Amino acid sequence: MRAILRLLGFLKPFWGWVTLSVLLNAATVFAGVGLLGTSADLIARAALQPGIAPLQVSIVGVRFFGISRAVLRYLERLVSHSVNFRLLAQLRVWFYRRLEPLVPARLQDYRSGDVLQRAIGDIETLENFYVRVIAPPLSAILVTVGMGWFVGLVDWRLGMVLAGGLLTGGGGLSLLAYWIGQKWGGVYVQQRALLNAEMVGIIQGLADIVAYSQEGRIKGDVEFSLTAVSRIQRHMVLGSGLVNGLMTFLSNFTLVLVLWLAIPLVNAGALEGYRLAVLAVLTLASFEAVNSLPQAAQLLSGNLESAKRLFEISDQSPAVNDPIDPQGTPAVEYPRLEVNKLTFTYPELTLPALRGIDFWLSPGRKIAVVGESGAGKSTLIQLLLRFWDYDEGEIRLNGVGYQHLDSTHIRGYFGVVSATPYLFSATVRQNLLIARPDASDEALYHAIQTAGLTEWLKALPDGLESWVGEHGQFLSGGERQRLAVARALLSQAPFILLDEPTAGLDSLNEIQLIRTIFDLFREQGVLWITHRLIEMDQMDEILVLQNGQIVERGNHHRLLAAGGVYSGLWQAQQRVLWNSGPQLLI
Ligand SMILES: Nc1ncnc2c1ncn2[C@@H]1O[C@H](COP(=O)(O)OP(=O)(O)OP(=O)(O)O)[C@@H](O)[C@H]1O
Repeated sequence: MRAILRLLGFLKPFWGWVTLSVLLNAATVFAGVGLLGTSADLIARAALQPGIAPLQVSIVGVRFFGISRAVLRYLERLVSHSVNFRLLAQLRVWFYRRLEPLVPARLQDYRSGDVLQRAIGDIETLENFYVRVIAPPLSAILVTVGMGWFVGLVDWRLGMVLAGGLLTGGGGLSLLAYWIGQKWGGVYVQQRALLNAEMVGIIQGLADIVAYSQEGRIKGDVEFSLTAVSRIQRHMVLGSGLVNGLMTFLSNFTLVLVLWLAIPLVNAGALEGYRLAVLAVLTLASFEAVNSLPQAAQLLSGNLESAKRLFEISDQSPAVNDPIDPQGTPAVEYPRLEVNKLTFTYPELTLPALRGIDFWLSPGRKIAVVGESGAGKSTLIQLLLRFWDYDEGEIRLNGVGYQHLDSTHIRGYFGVVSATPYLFSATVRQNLLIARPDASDEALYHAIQTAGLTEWLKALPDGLESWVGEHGQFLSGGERQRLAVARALLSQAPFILLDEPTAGLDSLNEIQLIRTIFDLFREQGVLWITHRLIEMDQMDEILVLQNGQIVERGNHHRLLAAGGVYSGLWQAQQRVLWNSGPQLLI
């Protein structure tokens, strides 16, 4: 019930249009009833050959209702669909707005195919709710009351029978259909979402599936899920078939009852004989108002399940709440990032991922963060980008604590190059513009040139308009990283966060890229997360992380001389490089 009320809340700006659509729908049914009624009247009376004059009213009626029904139906569809599409657009924007602050912290437990299904499929499912569940029942009430009253003018019992038939069809059968739908509608939405998530995962991992010859097993899994979906669909179709059959039976049964009550009236001379045909046709035509209600009721559980799935995500509170009245950072010549005693524990974990971290960064300063896997290096970047809120300590930008700043404002201070930069399935230009949407062509070419991609761009068929493929698959690993560097350059951010930007590159490419990066970002403050200890003598400070804590810090030479953890890591790496080929030693 809460879900229904919340869904109705989205209709608020459209109530006027919804009312118009209800009235138009009822008027269309009335026009249909009028058309069939006057036609029956015309045919039945014409059979008695009364001459043309007495038939004039019916002839005009047929023309009037025939034309008005078509016009009204057109207007009704126009209004209801326009409300519906505007509503769905509003829902999509609302859902996207709710989704955005939840990335990445709150969405990490969801499969991407599932989120996709919610954003697209579940919202589309709600189309049924607004088109079929809201307006038609209200029109049906108007038609039931109107036709009950009109037929009741002949004899009140006839009115009661017709209204009773319409009520049983629209109300009783809808309840039955809802009961059937309740059993299968929600399960159907869930199963369809599972199938979707599975399919997205399979498509993303298709190359590995083929490489490991797992096509047969995957096909079996998909067939299994598809069978589950079609089994549910079969149950739903059987249910709607049953309800449709009952509706036809009910309309005919109502007709029999009407005739059973009306025939004695004809015999008694209280009703002219030809009016029997009119009554019969009016009865059947009135059912148009309720025919579609059970189907809508059957789909209602699915609609509610879809709504619940949307609300489940939209109701989550973001991992970071921006202040209601955010401050700005003071404009200074040299921006400064300060991290003091920073401590953070991931939800549901007991041990902190970071403990008591201290450092500062300003333009021109370079810091490397090294340490074994799981030490907390990437977590530090996530906190700097305000993806999570920290538990203790403070991060300050130009002296203002993160808790006083808006996340978007904070992120404007950082350019990021990660180990696996995400390239959109779009053109080179679109992939670059994400860092600065208003960048001129000149700025784009400059960024490409400084990132060392000029020759690569020249070789592309359409230059900046060339498509980079899904996840940038038309680019080599090095080209992808350089494109990410070009993005960071375009962002013009004062601080650059490098999260293993050379992962996956061979040693020579790695060292080349790192040198390019340091050269390009010599005026920015750089925080570099790395496993590989290369170019360490260029660093102003090296932080050695272990179990979320800084266990050593200093420059390369001091740390080597200290003979501690860093020195151990360095010696181990030198041995590996020596064994791989002395020319790789740095
Ligand atoms: N989103 C998350 N939710 C829960 N725990 C996480 C999450 N991300 C990381 N962790 C945990 O936090 C700790 C630090 O992880 P982090 O990714 O920061 O390490 P790292 O030093 O960057 O490792 P690597 O070098 O392998 O990337 C690990 O124990 C990890 O399992």
